[in-house]
Amino acid sequence: MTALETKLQDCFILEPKIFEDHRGYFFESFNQNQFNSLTNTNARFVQDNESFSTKGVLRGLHYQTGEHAQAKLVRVIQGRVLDVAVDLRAGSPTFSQYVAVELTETNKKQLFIPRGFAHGFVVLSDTAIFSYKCDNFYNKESEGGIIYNDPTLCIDWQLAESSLIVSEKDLALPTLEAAKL
Ligand SMILES: Cc1cn([C@H]2C[C@H](O)[C@@H](COP(=O)(O)OP(=O)(O)O[C@H]3O[C@H](C)C(=O)[C@H](O)[C@H]3O)O2)c(=O)[nH]c1=O
Repeated sequence: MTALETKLQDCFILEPKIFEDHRGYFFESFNQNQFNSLTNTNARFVQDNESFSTKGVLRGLHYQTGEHAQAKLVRVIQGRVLDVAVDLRAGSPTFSQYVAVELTETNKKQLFIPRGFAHGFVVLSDTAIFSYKCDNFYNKESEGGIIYNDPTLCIDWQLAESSLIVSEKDLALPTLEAAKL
Protein backbone atom coordinates (compact mmCIF):
# COMPACT_ATOMS: atom_id res chain seq x y z
CA MET A 1 0.00 0.00 0.00
CA THR A 2 1.29 3.48 -0.85
CA ALA A 3 -0.21 6.83 0.12
CA LEU A 4 0.00 10.21 -1.54
CA GLU A 5 -1.22 13.27 0.36
CA THR A 6 -3.33 15.53 -1.83
CA LYS A 7 -3.18 19.33 -1.83
CA LEU A 8 -5.75 19.13 0.98
CA GLN A 9 -3.90 18.29 4.20
CA ASP A 10 -4.80 14.87 5.68
CA CYS A 11 -6.69 13.83 2.51
CA PHE A 12 -4.80 10.90 0.96
CA ILE A 13 -4.93 8.77 -2.19
CA LEU A 14 -4.06 5.19 -1.26
CA GLU A 15 -2.91 2.54 -3.72
CA PRO A 16 -2.88 -1.09 -2.57
CA LYS A 17 -0.29 -3.64 -3.70
CA ILE A 18 -2.01 -6.05 -6.09
CA PHE A 19 -0.84 -9.67 -6.24
CA GLU A 20 -1.73 -11.19 -9.61
CA ASP A 21 -1.28 -14.74 -10.76
CA HIS A 22 -2.85 -17.22 -13.16
CA ARG A 23 -5.97 -17.42 -10.92
CA GLY A 24 -6.65 -13.69 -10.80
CA TYR A 25 -5.65 -11.15 -8.13
CA PHE A 26 -5.43 -10.57 -4.37
CA PHE A 27 -4.91 -7.39 -2.37
CA GLU A 28 -5.42 -6.18 1.17
CA SER A 29 -8.20 -3.61 0.80
CA PHE A 30 -7.61 -2.34 4.34
CA ASN A 31 -4.86 -2.85 6.94
CA GLN A 32 -5.16 -0.81 10.13
CA ASN A 33 -1.45 -0.72 10.88
CA GLN A 34 -0.49 0.30 7.34
CA PHE A 35 -3.33 2.84 7.18
CA ASN A 36 -2.28 4.45 10.46
CA SER A 37 1.37 4.77 9.51
CA LEU A 38 0.68 5.95 5.94
CA THR A 39 -1.89 8.60 6.87
CA ASN A 40 -0.51 9.48 10.30
CA THR A 41 -4.02 9.12 11.73
CA ASN A 42 -5.52 6.33 13.74
CA ALA A 43 -9.05 6.52 12.37
CA ARG A 44 -10.98 3.51 13.61
CA PHE A 45 -13.73 2.59 11.14
CA VAL A 46 -17.02 1.41 12.61
CA GLN A 47 -19.34 1.20 9.62
CA ASP A 48 -19.02 -0.10 6.06
CA ASN A 49 -21.39 1.12 3.33
CA GLU A 50 -22.02 0.00 -0.23
CA SER A 51 -24.06 1.61 -2.99
CA PHE A 52 -24.87 0.59 -6.56
CA SER A 53 -25.51 3.29 -9.16
CA THR A 54 -25.96 3.62 -12.90
CA LYS A 55 -24.13 6.02 -15.23
CA GLY A 56 -24.64 9.69 -14.44
CA VAL A 57 -25.81 9.14 -10.87
CA LEU A 58 -24.33 11.84 -8.64
CA ARG A 59 -24.48 11.28 -4.87
CA GLY A 60 -23.48 14.22 -2.70
CA LEU A 61 -22.11 16.52 -1.57
CA HIS A 62 -22.71 15.11 1.90
CA TYR A 63 -21.29 15.35 5.40
CA GLN A 64 -22.41 14.84 8.98
CA THR A 65 -22.07 17.71 11.45
CA GLY A 66 -20.54 18.07 14.90
CA GLU A 67 -19.73 15.01 16.97
CA HIS A 68 -21.24 12.82 14.28
CA ALA A 69 -18.78 13.97 11.60
CA GLN A 70 -17.38 11.07 9.58
CA ALA A 71 -14.03 10.35 8.04
CA LYS A 72 -14.38 7.98 5.06
CA LEU A 73 -12.17 5.59 3.17
CA VAL A 74 -13.81 5.13 -0.21
CA ARG A 75 -13.19 2.81 -3.16
CA VAL A 76 -14.84 1.34 -6.24
CA ILE A 77 -15.37 -2.39 -6.52
CA GLN A 78 -16.94 -2.31 -10.00
CA GLY A 79 -16.97 0.48 -12.56
CA ARG A 80 -15.47 3.98 -12.64
CA VAL A 81 -16.40 7.09 -10.65
CA LEU A 82 -15.12 10.61 -10.20
CA ASP A 83 -14.83 11.03 -6.45
CA VAL A 84 -14.81 14.51 -4.93
CA ALA A 85 -13.80 15.67 -1.45
CA VAL A 86 -14.32 19.29 -0.40
CA ASP A 87 -12.45 20.86 2.52
CA LEU A 88 -15.02 22.45 4.84
CA ARG A 89 -12.85 22.50 7.97
CA ALA A 90 -13.24 25.75 9.88
CA GLY A 91 -10.08 27.83 9.53
CA SER A 92 -8.46 25.51 6.99
CA PRO A 93 -6.13 27.33 4.56
CA THR A 94 -7.70 25.20 1.81
CA PHE A 95 -11.31 25.82 2.90
CA SER A 96 -13.74 25.32 -0.02
CA GLN A 97 -11.05 23.76 -2.20
CA TYR A 98 -11.65 20.25 -3.55
CA VAL A 99 -9.83 17.26 -4.93
CA ALA A 100 -11.30 15.01 -7.61
CA VAL A 101 -9.92 11.51 -8.16
CA GLU A 102 -10.99 8.79 -10.59
CA LEU A 103 -11.54 5.62 -8.58
CA THR A 104 -11.97 2.51 -10.72
CA GLU A 105 -12.17 -1.26 -10.52
CA THR A 106 -8.88 -1.22 -12.45
CA ASN A 107 -6.75 1.30 -10.57
CA LYS A 108 -8.18 0.14 -7.21
CA LYS A 109 -7.30 3.52 -5.78
CA GLN A 110 -8.87 4.62 -2.51
CA LEU A 111 -9.43 8.12 -1.14
CA PHE A 112 -9.24 8.90 2.57
CA ILE A 113 -11.54 11.81 3.35
CA PRO A 114 -11.03 13.26 6.85
CA ARG A 115 -13.79 14.56 9.11
CA GLY A 116 -14.81 18.09 8.18
CA PHE A 117 -15.04 17.34 4.46
CA ALA A 118 -18.03 17.06 2.16
CA HIS A 119 -18.02 14.02 -0.13
CA GLY A 120 -19.67 13.11 -3.38
CA PHE A 121 -19.15 11.11 -6.54
CA VAL A 122 -20.52 10.76 -10.04
CA VAL A 123 -20.63 7.46 -11.95
CA LEU A 124 -18.71 7.52 -15.23
CA SER A 125 -19.19 3.86 -16.22
CA ASP A 126 -22.46 2.09 -17.10
CA THR A 127 -22.76 0.97 -13.48
CA ALA A 128 -20.64 1.24 -10.33
CA ILE A 129 -20.47 -0.48 -6.97
CA PHE A 130 -19.09 1.98 -4.41
CA SER A 131 -17.82 0.75 -1.07
CA TYR A 132 -16.61 2.81 1.87
CA LYS A 133 -15.67 2.74 5.53
CA CYS A 134 -16.81 5.39 8.03
CA ASP A 135 -15.19 6.19 11.37
CA ASN A 136 -18.49 7.30 12.88
CA PHE A 137 -22.01 5.91 12.73
CA TYR A 138 -24.75 7.23 10.47
CA ASN A 139 -26.80 9.88 12.24
CA LYS A 140 -29.74 11.10 10.16
CA GLU A 141 -30.31 14.20 12.33
CA SER A 142 -26.77 15.45 11.69
CA GLU A 143 -26.81 15.01 7.90
CA GLY A 144 -25.75 18.09 5.95
CA GLY A 145 -24.74 18.86 2.41
CA ILE A 146 -23.88 21.32 -0.36
CA ILE A 147 -25.55 21.40 -3.76
CA TYR A 148 -23.35 19.59 -6.29
CA ASN A 149 -23.20 22.55 -8.71
CA ASP A 150 -22.38 25.17 -6.09
CA PRO A 151 -21.13 28.34 -7.86
CA THR A 152 -18.30 28.87 -5.35
CA LEU A 153 -16.93 25.32 -5.53
CA CYS A 154 -17.22 25.13 -9.37
CA ILE A 155 -16.67 21.37 -9.40
CA ASP A 156 -16.02 19.85 -12.83
CA TRP A 157 -18.05 16.61 -12.68
CA GLN A 158 -16.90 15.70 -16.23
CA LEU A 159 -20.44 14.82 -17.41
CA ALA A 160 -23.00 17.14 -19.01
CA GLU A 161 -25.50 18.54 -16.49
CA SER A 162 -28.32 17.04 -18.59
CA SER A 163 -26.94 13.53 -18.09
CA LEU A 164 -26.77 13.72 -14.29
CA ILE A 165 -29.16 11.72 -12.09
CA VAL A 166 -29.53 13.41 -8.69
CA SER A 167 -31.95 12.57 -5.86
CA GLU A 168 -34.65 15.05 -4.87
CA LYS A 169 -32.94 15.30 -1.50
CA ASP A 170 -29.61 16.26 -3.08
CA LEU A 171 -31.26 18.72 -5.48
CA ALA A 172 -32.61 20.54 -2.43
CA LEU A 173 -29.20 20.92 -0.74
CA PRO A 174 -28.05 24.49 0.01
CA THR A 175 -25.17 26.38 -1.50
CA LEU A 176 -21.93 26.64 0.46
CA GLU A 177 -22.88 30.21 1.37
CA ALA A 178 -26.24 29.14 2.81
CA ALA A 179 -25.09 25.89 4.43
CA LYS A 180 -24.93 25.52 8.20
CA LEU A 181 -21.48 23.99 8.60
C1 LIG B 1 -25.64 7.19 4.38
C2 LIG B 1 -26.63 6.24 4.98
C3 LIG B 1 -27.93 6.15 4.52
N1 LIG B 1 -28.79 5.26 5.09
C4 LIG B 1 -30.14 5.17 4.53
C5 LIG B 1 -30.91 6.49 4.50
C6 LIG B 1 -31.75 6.39 3.26
O1 LIG B 1 -32.99 5.78 3.57
C7 LIG B 1 -30.96 5.45 2.33
C8 LIG B 1 -30.23 6.17 1.22
O2 LIG B 1 -29.49 7.20 1.82
P1 LIG B 1 -28.91 8.37 0.93
O3 LIG B 1 -29.88 8.74 -0.14
O4 LIG B 1 -28.43 9.45 1.88
O5 LIG B 1 -27.65 7.64 0.27
P2 LIG B 1 -26.48 8.38 -0.55
O6 LIG B 1 -27.03 9.49 -1.38
O7 LIG B 1 -25.69 7.32 -1.19
O8 LIG B 1 -25.63 9.06 0.60
C9 LIG B 1 -24.24 8.80 0.76
O9 LIG B 1 -23.59 9.38 -0.32
C10 LIG B 1 -22.43 10.15 -0.10
C11 LIG B 1 -21.55 9.98 -1.31
C12 LIG B 1 -21.72 9.95 1.15
O10 LIG B 1 -20.50 10.15 1.26
C13 LIG B 1 -22.49 9.60 2.35
O11 LIG B 1 -21.89 8.50 3.01
C14 LIG B 1 -23.90 9.29 2.14
O12 LIG B 1 -24.58 10.51 2.39
O13 LIG B 1 -30.01 4.78 3.17
C15 LIG B 1 -28.43 4.44 6.13
O14 LIG B 1 -29.24 3.63 6.64
N2 LIG B 1 -27.15 4.53 6.62
C16 LIG B 1 -26.23 5.40 6.08
O15 LIG B 1 -25.07 5.42 6.54
